[in-house]
Amino acid sequence: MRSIVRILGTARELWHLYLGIIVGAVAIAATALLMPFVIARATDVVVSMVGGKGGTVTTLLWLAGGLLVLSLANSVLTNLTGYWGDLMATRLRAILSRRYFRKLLKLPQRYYDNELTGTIISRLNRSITSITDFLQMFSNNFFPMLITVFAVLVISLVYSPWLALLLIIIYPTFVWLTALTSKRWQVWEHQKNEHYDIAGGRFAEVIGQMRVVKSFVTERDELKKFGDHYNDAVGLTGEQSAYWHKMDTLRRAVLDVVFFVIFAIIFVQTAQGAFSIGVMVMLIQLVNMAKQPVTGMSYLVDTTQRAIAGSHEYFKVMGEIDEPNNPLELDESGAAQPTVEWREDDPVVAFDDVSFGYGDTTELVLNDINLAIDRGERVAFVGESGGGKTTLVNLLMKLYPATSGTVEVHGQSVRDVPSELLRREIGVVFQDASLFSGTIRENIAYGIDDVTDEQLETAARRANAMSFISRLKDGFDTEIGERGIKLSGGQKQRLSVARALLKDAPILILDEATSSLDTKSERAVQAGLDELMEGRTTVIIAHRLSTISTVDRIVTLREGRIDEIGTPAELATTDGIYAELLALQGSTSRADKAKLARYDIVR
Ligand SMILES: Nc1ncnc2c1ncn2[C@@H]1O[C@H](COP(=O)(O)OP(=O)(O)OP(=O)(O)O)[C@@H](O)[C@H]1O
Repeated sequence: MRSIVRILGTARELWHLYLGIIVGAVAIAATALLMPFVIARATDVVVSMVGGKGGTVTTLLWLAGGLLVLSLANSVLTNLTGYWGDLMATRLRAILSRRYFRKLLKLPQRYYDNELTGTIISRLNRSITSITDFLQMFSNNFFPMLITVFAVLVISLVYSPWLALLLIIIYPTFVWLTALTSKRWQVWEHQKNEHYDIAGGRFAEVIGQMRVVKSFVTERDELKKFGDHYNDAVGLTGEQSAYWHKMDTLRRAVLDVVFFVIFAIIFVQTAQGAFSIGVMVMLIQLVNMAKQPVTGMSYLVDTTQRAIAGSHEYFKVMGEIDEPNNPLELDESGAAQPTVEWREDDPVVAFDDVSFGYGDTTELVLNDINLAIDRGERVAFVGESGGGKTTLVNLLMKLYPATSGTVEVHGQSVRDVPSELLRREIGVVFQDASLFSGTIRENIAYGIDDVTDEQLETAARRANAMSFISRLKDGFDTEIGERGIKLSGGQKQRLSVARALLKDAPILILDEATSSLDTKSERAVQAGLDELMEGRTTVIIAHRLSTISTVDRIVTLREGRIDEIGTPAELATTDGIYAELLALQGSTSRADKAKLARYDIVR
């Protein structure tokens, strides 16, 4: 429950809504509680008139009119408070969702290695929906009811201490009994959520890679696995619900016995002359009003438990450690925009005794890497698949911190440079193009404000993309679908080259697209890349011998260590990896082709 209070506390800007809801709930309770008093009075007048002891029809009509006014006021207040409740829930949803997204944007890359996209999304939806559902329900229904219960207790204390005592005992006992049941309930709920998360994670992956699913004809398998998780959740719900309802039946039976005693007291005391008929009618109504929340308690507890579980999940993500110096964190802290003094005379990129492993306990992927890259140099990393080429680039972009040693850019350790400034210096063309849904314009101008049509066209032309963009009916405003699915591999690559051109960063990282491109597309992309590399320091994760042969230096990696560094001409004669690859390039033997494939090299 503390976590829900914590959530309310974190959304302090909604205080006027909280206040409105509290005042509204008190007013709703007051109008509802006044009604039994009016009915009691009317009953006494009717009894008196029937017994010939006075009273008038006018009085009764006035009392009926009073009931009408109270009822109308109650309706208006209920709806007004309900409106505030809805507003509060949606605004809270907006606040929490934005914060969650903001947090995800601040988390280090490492966090995403262990999470599935779909799982993150399903957790976001579940945790925030459960919290806002609870608060909406709480403010719209139970908050007014809880106030009513409290008032009923006070009123019944005035009329009969025994009654009040019984009512006072009921609530904590009922809540305690419910809480006892809830522990086991939570365990089941947690297990169910795990199934939903796994299914949700897989769901998003499958939808995102539908072509793979179709080509391997795994629709049945995927559907079965997905269905199995939901079936398991149904099975768990069966046990969970059966247990819950069994216990609820027992709780309610206890409750019924207590209410039997309460009603018996009211009836007998009235018969003994302690109360008038009117007061008896009033007490019966008040007790019924007090009974309502108890019978609705299982729904309240159910929603509350979900909200508690949801808020735990929420705060678990919120408690993760941020990427240091993330741009959003810097904005939040109100710190001055960071600056850095690049040392122009130092190598553009330097790895100084760098070793790295992805986990604290896992094997090192890179060992003792020493390498300096000068301004304007083109350096190709070559090595076996899984040899650590991408990892080197990850360290350069500070997506992961080096386990030991220093990675430097323009003479500054990346550890000390705010990631925003570092990454502004680096343009990346990813192997898989990595575009977003939206238009071609939005994709080329991604991350850059106020791009003119002229700049856009220049970038597209230099990336060799203008030829196909100009043929499209909507040109730059063509929608390219999720991750650019409506474009060919070569077209996507050229857009990603144009995007990097527009970013105009001095350091370029090129993860070459390989066999996904046909010769014609490859040539078109290569022309764009050549344009992009012009005048920039370029690190290439090389997959083509043609590229490797034109760079200034080749760095070969073997088992996480640098094997050789040299110009293509030097390494062609050293019997190292590059020489081996050169020797293999003309071969048609299957074994040689397999060797090339091991290095992810196409000719
Ligand atoms: N996020 C990660 N978490 C854990 N291990 C990882 C992660 N990324 C890569 N690895 C491991 O690190 C090693 C090096 O991977 P890396 O991606 O750097 O290789 P690569 O040389 O770029 O390979 P390829 O040419 O096939 O892309 C591999 O053994 C891989 O399994």
